[in-house]
Amino acid sequence: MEIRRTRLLAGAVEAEGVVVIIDVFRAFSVSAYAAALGARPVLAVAEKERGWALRERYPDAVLSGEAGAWPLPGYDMGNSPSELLRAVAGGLRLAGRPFVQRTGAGTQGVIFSRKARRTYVASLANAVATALAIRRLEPARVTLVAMGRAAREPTEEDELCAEAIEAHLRGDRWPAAQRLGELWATRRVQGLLAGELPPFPPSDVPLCLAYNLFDFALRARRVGDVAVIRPIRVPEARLYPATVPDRPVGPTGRGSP
Ligand SMILES: O=C(O)[C@H](CS(=O)(=O)O)OP(=O)(O)O
Repeated sequence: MEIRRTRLLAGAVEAEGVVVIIDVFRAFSVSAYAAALGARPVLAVAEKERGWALRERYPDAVLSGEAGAWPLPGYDMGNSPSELLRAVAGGLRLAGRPFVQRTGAGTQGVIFSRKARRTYVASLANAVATALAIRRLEPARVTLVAMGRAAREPTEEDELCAEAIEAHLRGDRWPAAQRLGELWATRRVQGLLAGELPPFPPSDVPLCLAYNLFDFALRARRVGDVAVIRPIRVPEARLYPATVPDRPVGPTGRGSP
């Protein structure tokens, strides 16, 4: 199996073979939580207007998305797993409802990776399941695309997720706790925990950095300008450790010591 690592929008456009589009903060973490909560299908679009049109067609659709990290007008929520979980705790029912996503990085990658033979979307929450699902296929070529910030600037978390998936594709041991601890200490993650990007609540950080939380891969099939994303169960993922950040977000938004 040949494994290539690329990044950003150009990397998605050129990606070939089995392609994994990676966005940890926050698009495909949100997809994974939505799928785990029963949303069917998850639909990814590149333009906010396409989301509005999907709601016309599917009035029970739930719309989640951002531009420049800010929630989109006319959408039900931002691109935020904590906002999603809060809404569900408050009575929002997701089971059997389409969940439409539009973001500046992840959903762009899945829509524009048109050379892909087969596409998955991934975050740390389902990195192990994604790798194990692909290993079953014994593909000749896999391309891992780290979408980064706004699909224009590489980010540590997406590169780390690609590293984890590559290790599991090769059958190597991946030191999850150590590598996630190093990620937690980066300027990027500490800045997000400190609330430096206002539309990005610090409570999203631990939800996005929970590793191997879900035992399903998310396969995406493009139908015109919409990607239809559905979970594929990979029970073997449960054989690998799950790692949840052990430094909870405190009242100041900073991780406690
Ligand atoms: O809003 C998001 O989830 C991210 C925030 S950041 O730009 O990565 O800091 O936006 P994205 O669409 O992943 O660029």
